[in-house]
Amino acid sequence: MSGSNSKPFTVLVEGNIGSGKTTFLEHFQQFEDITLLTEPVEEWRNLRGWNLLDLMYKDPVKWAMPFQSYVTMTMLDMHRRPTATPVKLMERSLFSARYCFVEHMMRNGTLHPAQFAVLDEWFRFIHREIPIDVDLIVYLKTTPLVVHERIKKRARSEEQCVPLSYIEELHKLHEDWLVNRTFAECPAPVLMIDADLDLSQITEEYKKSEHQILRRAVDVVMQ
Ligand SMILES: Cc1cc2cn([C@H]3C[C@H](O)[C@@H](CO)O3)c(=O)nc2[nH]1
Repeated sequence: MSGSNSKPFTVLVEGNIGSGKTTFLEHFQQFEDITLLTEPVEEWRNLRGWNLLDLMYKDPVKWAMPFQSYVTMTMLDMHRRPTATPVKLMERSLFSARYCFVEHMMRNGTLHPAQFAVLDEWFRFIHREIPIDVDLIVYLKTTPLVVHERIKKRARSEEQCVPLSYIEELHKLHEDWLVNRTFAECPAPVLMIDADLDLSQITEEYKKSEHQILRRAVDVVMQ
C-alpha cells in the first residue's frame, strides 16, 4: 500500500498512565498496513535540552501550563501527520489531553482558572478550525492500584513520585469520558480492553481488537 492516505482509518489508544498503551501498539507492529504513532514523550523530555515532563512533575503549579501547551502542539502534529497506510494508530490524543490531563489539573488547582481558560480556548479553536478524524477509540481499562504498581516497576524517573490519588483521579476522568459519557463528547465508538490482565493473558484481548481494527481497515481500503 503506497502513496499518502489523507484519511486513514484512525484509532486512538487511550488509557491511564501505565495501562499498557505502548505494549498494545507494539503488538500491531507486525502489520504493514498500520502506521503507529507513539506518544512523543521523548519530545516532552527534551525540548531544546529542557525536560518539561520532569519540570512539570517537580513543580506542577509553575510548569503544568507550558507542559500541557507543548503537549497540545505535539499531539496536533500527530493528528495531522499524513500516513501512507490505510490505518493509523495513535497513542493518546488532543481529546485525552483536554478531557483527562488538563481537566484534572484545573480541578485540583494546579492550573489557575485563567491558564485553564487559555488551554481550553486553544482546544476549542483547534477542534473548530482543524479537521481531526477519529474512527475508533481503544480504551485500555485498568484498575488504579494495578497501574500504580506497574508505574513503580517501570521506574520512569519522572513518575516515581506520582501518588495513587493522581492515578485514581485520572482513572475517573477516563471513565467519565469514555464509559459513562457524563462529561465530554466522545469523538468515536469505544472498544474496551481489560488491560489489568498481565502480558501472558492480554494477547487474547489484543486479538479481539485486532479483528475490529483490521476489518474496518479493509472497509476503508475497499471504499
Ligand atoms: C495528551 C497527554 C498525554 C499526557 C501525558 N502526561 C504524562 C503522564 C505520564 O507520566 C507521561 C507519559 O504519558 O506524561 C501528562 O501529564 N499530560 C498528558 N497529556
